[in-house]
Amino acid sequence: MLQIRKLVSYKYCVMTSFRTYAANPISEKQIDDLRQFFLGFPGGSVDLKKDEKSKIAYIFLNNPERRNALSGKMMADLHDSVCELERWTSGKGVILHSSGPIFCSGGDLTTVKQISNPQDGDKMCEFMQHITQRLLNLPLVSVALISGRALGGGAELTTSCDFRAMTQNAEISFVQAKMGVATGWGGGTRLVKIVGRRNALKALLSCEKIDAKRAAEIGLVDYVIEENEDPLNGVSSWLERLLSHDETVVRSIKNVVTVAEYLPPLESLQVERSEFAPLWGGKANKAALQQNIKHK
Ligand SMILES: CC[C@@H](C(=O)O)C(=O)SCCNC(=O)CCNC(=O)[C@H](O)C(C)(C)COP(=O)(O)OP(=O)(O)OC[C@H]1O[C@@H](n2cnc3c(N)ncnc32)[C@H](O)[C@@H]1OP(=O)(O)O
Repeated sequence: MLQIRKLVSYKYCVMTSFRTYAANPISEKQIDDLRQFFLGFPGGSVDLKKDEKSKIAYIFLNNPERRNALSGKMMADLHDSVCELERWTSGKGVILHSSGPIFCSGGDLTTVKQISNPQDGDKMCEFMQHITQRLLNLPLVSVALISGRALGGGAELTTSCDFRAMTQNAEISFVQAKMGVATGWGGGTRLVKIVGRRNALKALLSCEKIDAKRAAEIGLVDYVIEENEDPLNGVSSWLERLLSHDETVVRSIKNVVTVAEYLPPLESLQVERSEFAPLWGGKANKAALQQNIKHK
C-alpha cells in the first residue's frame, strides 16, 4: 500500500513539474510578468467552454474583424484557458477551433507592429512557446479543427495539439519566411516531429498552402471533415469515439505518451509504472474483467 502511495505521489510530482518544465523552465513570476505585458495589447478573446457530459472542452479563437488573428490579450486568454484545463481533473479532450473562412491569420498585426524589436520578439516567443507546449502537454487529448486558412502563427498553433482535423477548404501556410522571420511559437520544432525534417523544411521555405490532400500525404492531418458534415459536430464525434474509455485511462495514456517524448527511457518507464499501478484493479479494469470481453 505504501509503495502504491509513493508511486501516486511520484506521478503527481513528476507530472506537475514536468508540464511546466517541458514547456520551458520559467518561473511563475516570469509567466505572470509576460501575461501582464501582453494583456496591454487589446482585441478579441479566447473563450473556454467545458462540457462535463462528454468531458470535452472547447477553446474558441474569437477575433472575426481581424480574421481571428491572435492579439496580445488573446495570448494571455489562451494562457488562462490552458491553466484552467490543467485543473480540470475529470476532462478527457479539448478542441481548438474558430469560425469563419480563416481559422487564424496569425499574430495580430496591430500587436505585432507595436512589439517589432528583438527584445519584445523574444518575450512573445517565450510566452507563446510556454503556452503552446503546456497546451500540448495537457493530460487531455487535443485536436485543432482547421476550418479555413491557418497562416503564420495560426499555422504554428495547429501544431500545439495532438491531432489536426481539416475541412475540405482548409489550408495551412507557414508564411513566416515571407514575413522576414522564422517560426517563433514552437511551431518549427513541433512540425519536424509531426512531418519529419524534409517535409518541415519544404513547408517552411516554400510557404506553400497545404490543403487537406497534401496534409494527408505528409501526415499533418488526422481527420478530414466530409463535404456535408458539420465541422464541429464531426470532429467532436470523432474525438468522442477515440476517447470512449474511462477518463483515468485516457489521461494516463496521454501522460505516458507525453513523457516518452521528452524524458530519457528509464525515467519515462518509471512514470509509466506510476500511471499503471493505480489503474490495475481499479474501477475501469474491474468492470472490464467482469464482462469476460472477447477482442474479436
Ligand atoms: C506573430 C507571429 C507571426 C509569424 O510568425 O509569422 C505572424 O503570424 S504575423 C501575421 C501573419 N499573417 C498575416 O500577415 C496575414 C495577413 N492578412 C492576409 O493575408 C489576409 O488578410 C487574409 C488573412 C488572407 C484574409 O483575407 P480576406 O479574407 O480577403 O480578408 P481581408 O484581407 O479583407 O482582411 C479582413 C480584415 O482583417 C484584417 N486582418 C487580417 N489578418 C490580420 C492579422 N493577422 N492581424 C491584424 N489584422 C488582420 C485585415 O487587415 C482586414 O482589416 P480591415 O482592412 O480593417 O478590413
